[in-house]
Amino acid sequence: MTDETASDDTGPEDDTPADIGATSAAPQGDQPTRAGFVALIGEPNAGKSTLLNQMVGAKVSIVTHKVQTTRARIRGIAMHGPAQIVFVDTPGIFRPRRRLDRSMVAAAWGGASDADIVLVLIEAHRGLTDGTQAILDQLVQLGRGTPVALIINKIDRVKAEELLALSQKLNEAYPFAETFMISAMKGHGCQQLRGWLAKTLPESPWLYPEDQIADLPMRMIAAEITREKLTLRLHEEIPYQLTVETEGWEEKTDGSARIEQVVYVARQGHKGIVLGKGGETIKAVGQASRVELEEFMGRRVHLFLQVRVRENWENEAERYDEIGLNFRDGDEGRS
Ligand SMILES: Nc1nc2c(ncn2[C@@H]2O[C@H](COP(=O)(O)OP(=O)(O)OP(=O)(O)O)[C@@H](O)[C@H]2O)c(=O)[nH]1
Repeated sequence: MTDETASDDTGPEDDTPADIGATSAAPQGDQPTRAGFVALIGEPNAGKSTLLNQMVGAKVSIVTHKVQTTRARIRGIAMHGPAQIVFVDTPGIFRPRRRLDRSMVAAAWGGASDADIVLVLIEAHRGLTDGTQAILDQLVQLGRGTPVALIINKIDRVKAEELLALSQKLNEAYPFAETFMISAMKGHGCQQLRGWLAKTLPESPWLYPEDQIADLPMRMIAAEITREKLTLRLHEEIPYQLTVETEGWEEKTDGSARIEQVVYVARQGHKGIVLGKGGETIKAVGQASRVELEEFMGRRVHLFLQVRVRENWENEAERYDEIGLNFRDGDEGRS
């Protein structure tokens, strides 16, 4: 598949939020409903997206073993008895260098400062790193009395006896309201966390219909799924230097969807790498993405990918809108 494959079709784009596959529980008895936002913050690779998907029970945020996979704030919605918990997955917090990095880190802090509860994720086997310490220092400045809980993730990677000392050390570094030891991947400890969140959120009417699981438009989720497949397949720096946009979305009369996406790369040389020999890389990416899209949407998908070189895409405001970031947040001196 080459860059000539996409047509100029500009069919109606699907802006409806993802609303399939949710499991929900109606309010019981005369308990008041509760609802609110729970921000997941932490260093890149801490497992924020994995936890979000585990809590929602569906894959709404992409996960890879590479750092800085999540770019924008992604909301996933979980019901627990009378509580509606809206998780906000944020980009990992690290020292930003590029405009895109600065916008990502600003989105993460924006997510934390708007939240009713903040969860700080750390990796059990890495302990209290400089990066986590910097996050805790900044949280102190955030103040506001928002409950902040510590989530020690990836407990499957360490011995149980190491956890107590780690928990103590972290609680000395910051006055956490609560500490949870979990494995987001395996689900250990997640039920207790869900229960605590449900009772700690403020009394409030639900913020979304009870069967909705994410509030990203389908066309953005579709672009993220393709970006995940590219990230998994490409090596080194290239995944950080590309972006994916859904340009065309057409509902076919047979119930299938025709989706056209553009992969923007920063260099001519990257285009060849993304296409692969005889187009085999982009073809494999397209196939993997289509299979996942079909599973997510529960219907047939025809996916067309095109690769475009846009040297300066990281400095184009329009590209930021498409991935849900604020371009101005990337201005020098703003993060
Ligand atoms: N062993 C183990 N691995 C985990 C666990 N949770 C997440 N991971 C892995 O850690 C890696 C990073 O997970 P993500 O959920 O993408 O991390 P993130 O914090 O969203 O990363 P960024 O998008 O870079 O901010 C992936 O390879 C996950 O499979 C866990 O509980 N145990």
